[in-house]
Amino acid sequence: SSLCLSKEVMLKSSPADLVTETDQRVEKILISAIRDKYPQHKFIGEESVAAGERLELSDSPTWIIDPIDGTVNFVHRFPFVAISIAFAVNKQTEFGIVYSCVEDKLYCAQRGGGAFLNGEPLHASGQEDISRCLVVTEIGAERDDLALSTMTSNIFRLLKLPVHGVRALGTAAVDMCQVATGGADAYYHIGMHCWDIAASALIVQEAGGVVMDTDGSQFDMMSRKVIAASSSAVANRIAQVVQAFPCRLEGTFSNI
Ligand SMILES: O=P([O-])([O-])O[C@@H]1[C@@H](O)[C@H](O)[C@@H](O)[C@H](O)[C@@H]1O
Ligand SMILES: [Mg+2]
Ligand SMILES: [Mg+2]
Repeated sequence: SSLCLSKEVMLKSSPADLVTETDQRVEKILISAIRDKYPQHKFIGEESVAAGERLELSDSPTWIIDPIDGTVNFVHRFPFVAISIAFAVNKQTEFGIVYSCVEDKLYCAQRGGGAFLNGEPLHASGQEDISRCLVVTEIGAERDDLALSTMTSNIFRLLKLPVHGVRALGTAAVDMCQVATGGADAYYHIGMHCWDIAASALIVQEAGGVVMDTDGSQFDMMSRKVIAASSSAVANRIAQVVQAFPCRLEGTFSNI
């Protein structure tokens, strides 16, 4: 459910977790168009889940959709907003698309087929030295003390390594795509959802990057914790430094 701030902007899980009629309308258009063509497929849409639909990643062909990634940016006209669409079968993403609307940049990847930006091949930087890395993360929508102190101390510890810098665009999907372009060397996030990063995780992997959980285990799009990096060395170094805070786990799994 969401609290109405105005006709256009409503609140979800916190005073910083916004949704607009545009988020909801874009998601309905996307799901309706895809469902017309593939009626047997399943959908995980950010705003459908917010409206009460079960969040269930099964083995069925599933479209994972964030209709506007960066809604706070959208509301403030901060020019980084994206649509993220991933397609998964047997819980494995087969292709992903992130369209950064204001920049008119289309990031895409198909498993085993490489990653592209507006048709040009993408390659991660391959950087292995953490002290030469530009790191991207997100502030997130959490506003409880534990989440905020953990998130800010993670940034503090990284800056003290040191790394060259820390950036946050306000859209997880576009943040993570910067690792695929080589414009950033790592991205990490605690608290994001599967729809934020399912597409961009594949884009990073197909660009030669590494994606894993912040605890160093295998990447799981439902775990709400992720590191995407230029190399295993950088990913593992970040896993040593960042700490997670408790996040309500995503929905349920089933092998339907
Ligand atoms: O809600 P939304 O704009 O689709 O997605 C947003 C993410 O892209 C961002 O990384 C995160 O910091 C925000 O809290 C929010 O989750
Ligand atoms: Mg999002
Ligand atoms: Mg969204």
